[in-house]
Amino acid sequence: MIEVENISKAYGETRAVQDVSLSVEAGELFGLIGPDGAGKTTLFKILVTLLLPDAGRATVAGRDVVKDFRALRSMVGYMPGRFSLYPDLSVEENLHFFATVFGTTIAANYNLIREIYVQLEPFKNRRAGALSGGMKQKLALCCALIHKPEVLFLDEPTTGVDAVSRKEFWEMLGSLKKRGLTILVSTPYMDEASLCDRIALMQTGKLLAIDTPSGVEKLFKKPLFAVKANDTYRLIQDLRQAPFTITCYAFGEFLHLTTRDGFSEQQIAHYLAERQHQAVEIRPIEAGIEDSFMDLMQHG
Ligand SMILES: Nc1ncnc2c1ncn2[C@@H]1O[C@H](COP(=O)(O)OP(=O)(O)OP(=O)(O)O)[C@@H](O)[C@H]1O
Repeated sequence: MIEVENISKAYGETRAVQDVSLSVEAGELFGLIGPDGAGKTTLFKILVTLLLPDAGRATVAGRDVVKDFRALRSMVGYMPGRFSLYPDLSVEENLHFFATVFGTTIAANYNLIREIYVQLEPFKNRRAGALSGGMKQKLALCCALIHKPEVLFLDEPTTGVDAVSRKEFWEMLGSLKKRGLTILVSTPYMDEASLCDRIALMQTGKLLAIDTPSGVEKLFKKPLFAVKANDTYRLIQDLRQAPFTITCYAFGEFLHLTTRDGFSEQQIAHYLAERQHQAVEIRPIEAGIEDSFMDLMQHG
């Protein structure tokens, strides 16, 4: 459904997207994960025909993003990261506006947005600018869907939205996927990666990995331990200086410690006991998606 072949785009000296290739199957919920500035927005804009690539080619629903841009625009739904709504228009007026631009009506495609729009209906006369973050995001999604696209591009739809709305949003994506829509979604939140069928990890314009969430977890090959003690600040300082440590990061109440091969739990415990750490807990753990990402981002 989406084929990207060696796409590159630079802004002057900044190589925003570098030789990126990926393909997304019809009906897939595909996540593009990466920190700010990774090049996600640039890649999205190329795929929705708003920006020309410097090199490479891409097709969406069988249409070339450069040559067939006119036909493609009515086949894709795009929810940009910012500024997609008209703040002075009401909820209903925004939706009506987007429907009209695509030569359709709210009524014609209401079926596709009903589940989401019912939550907005009580506020349909409110200015979009006066909605909460979560409500704005739902309205922007309705606006991106109102012309019944085949492929949906959502650029950081959950950035700046509260945790409950984020969860609801992913549930909505799940039900849109069930209706057969192909969805490409970008996010800087690694915990959202596990909700996708497949993910691509992007950093400074390059793709570091493309796989299923469990496939990405399996890319992590080093010994990994969860470690805790009563003084977390001192613990992280000491572990980072330890001869066995490769990396040590805070993950909730535990630290995740990656070690060189051949070091045991007992050696770590001994090292911490020598430094008078109290209430020490150490256990080997399986890598999660975030561990894999941190490792890939550090070592490429
Ligand atoms: N119009 C532009 N002119 C110059 N540089 C740009 C322009 N747009 C983006 N960049 C730069 O290109 C790189 C990739 O930006 P892009 O917006 O594609 O990344 P992103 O992953 O979407 O991050 P963000 O979450 O910040 O939007 C960044 O270094 C950014 O500063």
